[in-house]
Amino acid sequence: MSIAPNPADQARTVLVGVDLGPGSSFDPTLDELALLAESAGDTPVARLTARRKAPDAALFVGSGKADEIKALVAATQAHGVIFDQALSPAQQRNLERHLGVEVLDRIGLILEIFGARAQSAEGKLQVELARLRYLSTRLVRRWSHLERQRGGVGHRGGPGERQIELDKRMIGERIKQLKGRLVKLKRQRGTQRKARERQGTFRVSLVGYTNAGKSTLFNALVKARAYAADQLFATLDTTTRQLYLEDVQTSVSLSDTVGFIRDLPHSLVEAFEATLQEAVDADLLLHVIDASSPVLTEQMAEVQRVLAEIGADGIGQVLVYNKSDLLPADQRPRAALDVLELEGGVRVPRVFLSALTAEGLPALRGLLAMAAAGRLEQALDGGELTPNAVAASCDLAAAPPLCTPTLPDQAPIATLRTGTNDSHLRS
Ligand SMILES: Nc1nc2c(ncn2[C@@H]2O[C@H](COP(=O)(O)OP(=O)(O)OP(=O)(O)O)[C@@H](O)[C@H]2O)c(=O)[nH]1
Ligand SMILES: [Mg+2]
Repeated sequence: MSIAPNPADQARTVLVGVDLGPGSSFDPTLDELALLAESAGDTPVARLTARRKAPDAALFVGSGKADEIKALVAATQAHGVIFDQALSPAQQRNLERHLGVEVLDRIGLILEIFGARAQSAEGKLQVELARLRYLSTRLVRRWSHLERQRGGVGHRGGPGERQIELDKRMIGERIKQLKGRLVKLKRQRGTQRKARERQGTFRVSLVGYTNAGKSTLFNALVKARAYAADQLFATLDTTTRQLYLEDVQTSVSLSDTVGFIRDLPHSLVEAFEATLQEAVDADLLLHVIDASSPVLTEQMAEVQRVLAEIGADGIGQVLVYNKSDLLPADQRPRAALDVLELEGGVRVPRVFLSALTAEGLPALRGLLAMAAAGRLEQALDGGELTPNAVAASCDLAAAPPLCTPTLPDQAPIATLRTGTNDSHLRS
């Protein structure tokens, strides 16, 4: 699936990031913003970073910088400018006036991607709720941003768009309506989940930063064909399949779900409550990490933050270092499995694999079999999975910044055994 199937429709965009000093998140490379823009069907044509102590009330950047952006827009014949930081509605309007092209911020961009990707009825409702929440906190904005249909004349919006002013009360009413419908869907989902619970199925959820490879791993494990692509937020809806584990002759349910990203506003996370419920109700989380990412520590921290926000931080995790095939030979772990020992004696199993080449998958299946049989905790405590003393200052349960996992030099190969104890991993 592609949001902008016709390359001619693709908008040329200038990316702007502003370093607001310590405490604010700033990506000097703007790589993630570029990926987001590409995922929305845009073509980033230039990147520009600036530094300020505080955002300018009117233009976010200084007027000199704004002129610089304007010149860049003209030189690159860009159709729009995307800011990595959140803009106030006034800043956005002023910038649009000053630059003469459409201006979007990171959250607006994420909402566009969500809007284009949502497939299920529930997904669509959640996206609309997220958009309305975003709007209501930003006072009243143009209704066109909600109603916008892609594929019209020009890139975003165009003659087809309706210019209807909505006041906060109307947005509030629509939010109430959407919430009601979501509650109904949630109840249905809850009934399905309860049925699974009654069957005693062990529930495993894939969680992780967007683009970490969750869907690819899901497909590799259950031989499904969930949509996987080099795009951010390729997956928006939850898919659940049964995964049969020969070792223990039992099936576990495996769910693939939406990925996380830094600076996701609370309202957005909340809007996706129904989708994320699958993770909250899981017996075990497979935290999929892009081992090849230069910012994997920050990404892991972000995932832990969102998990805490949705109340899933008490669930046992397996850290799955995916895309191991992309690591240079000298950085590749020598074994597919080891144990990370955290402060306070908590042990977390780690699996190094490649969902693409299937390398390391048997180790993960072995771990899952162990977990489904209720023997994982015991194995961790009993030292059956040989711990590798790394990152002593790492506290998985704490708020970020947390783990600085170093890839082990000599990860011991653990012997995986399976048992029949049925105590669950959840503490
Ligand atoms: N080299 C390599 N690429 C991988 C691996 N696993 C996934 N990828 C690629 O990474 C990209 C993202 O994969 P997805 O499976 O869509 O990632 P995701 O975590 O489901 O992403 P979202 O649904 O967008 O959150 C795709 O281009 C995959 O082909 C791997 O083990 N090795
Ligand atoms: Mg996915």
